[in-house]
Amino acid sequence: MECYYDVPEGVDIRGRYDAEFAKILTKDALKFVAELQREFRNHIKYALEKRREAKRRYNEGALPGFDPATRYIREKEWVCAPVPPAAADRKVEITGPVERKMIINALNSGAKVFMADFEDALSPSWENLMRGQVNLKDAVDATISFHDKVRNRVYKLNHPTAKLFVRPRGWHLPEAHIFIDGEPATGCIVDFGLFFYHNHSEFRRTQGAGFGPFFYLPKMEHSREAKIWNSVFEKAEKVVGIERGSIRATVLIETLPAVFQMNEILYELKEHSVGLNCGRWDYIFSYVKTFQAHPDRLLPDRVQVGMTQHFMKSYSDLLIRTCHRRGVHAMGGMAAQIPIKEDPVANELALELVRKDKLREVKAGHDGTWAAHPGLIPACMEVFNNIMGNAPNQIETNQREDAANITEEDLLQTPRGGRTMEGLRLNTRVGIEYVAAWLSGSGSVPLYNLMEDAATAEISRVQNWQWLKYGVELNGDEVGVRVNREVFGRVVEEEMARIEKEVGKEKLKKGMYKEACKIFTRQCTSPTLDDFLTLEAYNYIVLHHPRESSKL
Ligand SMILES: CC(=O)SCCNC(=O)CCNC(=O)[C@H](O)C(C)(C)COP(=O)(O)OP(=O)(O)OC[C@H]1O[C@@H](n2cnc3c(N)ncnc32)[C@H](O)[C@@H]1OP(=O)(O)O
Ligand SMILES: O=CC(=O)O
Ligand SMILES: [Mg+2]
Repeated sequence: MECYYDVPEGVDIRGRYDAEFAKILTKDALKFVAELQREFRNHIKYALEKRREAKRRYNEGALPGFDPATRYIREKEWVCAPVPPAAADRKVEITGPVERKMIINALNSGAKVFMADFEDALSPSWENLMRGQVNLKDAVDATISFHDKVRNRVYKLNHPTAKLFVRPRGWHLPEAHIFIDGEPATGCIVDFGLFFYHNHSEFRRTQGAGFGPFFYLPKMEHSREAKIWNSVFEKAEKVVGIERGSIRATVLIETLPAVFQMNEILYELKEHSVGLNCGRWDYIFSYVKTFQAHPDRLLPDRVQVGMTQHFMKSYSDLLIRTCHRRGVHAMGGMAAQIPIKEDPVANELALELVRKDKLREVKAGHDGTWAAHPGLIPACMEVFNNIMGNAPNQIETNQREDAANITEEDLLQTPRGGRTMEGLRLNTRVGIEYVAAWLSGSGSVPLYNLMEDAATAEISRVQNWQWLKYGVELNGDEVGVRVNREVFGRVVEEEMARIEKEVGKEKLKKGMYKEACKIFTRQCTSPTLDDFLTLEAYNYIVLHHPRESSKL
């Protein structure tokens, strides 16, 4: 029997019917999402057009910088609404996709917060998104369980659990399985709307002590985008009849233009803010993207662009200064190392790198940090506890007034280091392997003992594009080869052969490697830089039901 979702006027669901999904895609919830979409779609389109306009300016040679028109916001003394007690202590936050077992593991991990991810760590297929919503609802209701039949192991929530924050997708991604008034819905409006609608009441009662739900907001480029989120929150609060300022969000500062807008972003979200976070990986991606037409600002190998580079240190210091001056959390970011099970020596080295990164963060004044894996929580927690003791955060105690005068030049300084053939090879291999995983449904994967997700894959892609575009010389390893299409073509071939050797012929044939190679190679060699890797890749995972042309 064919079953259909019961939809309100103007809403068309093109994703597969599933009785579990129907509990999320209720008529009332869809009406709520459609109302948000209708009220904000033009604001969103305008904000995206402004992004394109800014890109044109940077491509003509302009540099991003502080906006003279909003100097008064930066100079005036004001603070955000007080931090809700339920979110005061965020020393270590675990992140991960909204996958059922991982949600339970993350909530039980001992971290203070779990950032449940519809974004960098998730491949946004209909199945992943809708199952993710089902899983999160069960998590908020505390009824979530998972039976691993192979290992005959049942997963349930312990007590206490980490506090839940949810990260919807960025503004640019459509949701092609839900059409509203004949247009694909905005991905993040769907993610936010469905989660908020079903969980606000239970979350506020059991987790938020009257506040919440809590969110992370990704990839913004300007405070006008934060203003839209603030209006979305106000509207949502009004529709369901909860107090203004209940919803709280941490904005990731992970684009280069946004670092000049940190005060302005907090100002727009003043009543709804609970801080900013250093999204270091997308930030590096954004540096390349913003300077795509500036051959004097080429990056060295990806592995060399760490947090101790002057521009990255300046960004983290200014973020801490800005947040603490405005009374909210300054969250650190993600170290890419993950536990290495089969090699204790390498594992200890990886752990040591994570500890070093966290020590730098807590000493600089960050109030908390991110961990990619439960196995890293004890080490991260120990580092933060050693410096902060019992204090929930450093908002009052580490104001970083010394960082107040960080300049545009500090924030834009080109990172130093060499460019190597090995860098080009690694970008290519990791980029293709990641896209293959993403197309098969996994948005975060372990590759060569590091966490790879959409943000790290973007660095690989745009770095290759930049090196090809400007024909850079790879002289960091004294090979002295100039990157051109021929060299890159050879590298792709050789790296595909290496992938085949590593994963085996069978997996290579069955997996999405060929498609991944096509997408990644096209984007690296395109005359103009694509804004996002996942926008093109998304066309491959859209599955309309009944099946028909799904190309957006
Ligand atoms: C740039 C950014 O945006 S960073 C934020 C986005 N990225 C992320 O969130 C990445 C999150 N991390 C992950 O997805 C994973 O840790 C990976 C893919 C990096 C590594 O995964 P794996 O190699 O499969 O992990 P591994 O096999 O060691 O897992 C061991 C156990 O830990 C669990 N686990 C691993 N990572 C996580 C996590 N982040 N959250 C919850 N549980 C986790 C696994 O489910 C597994 O559980 P089990 O023993 O009960 O079966
Ligand atoms: O989202 C986090 C990042 O580093 O990118
Ligand atoms: Mg990111």
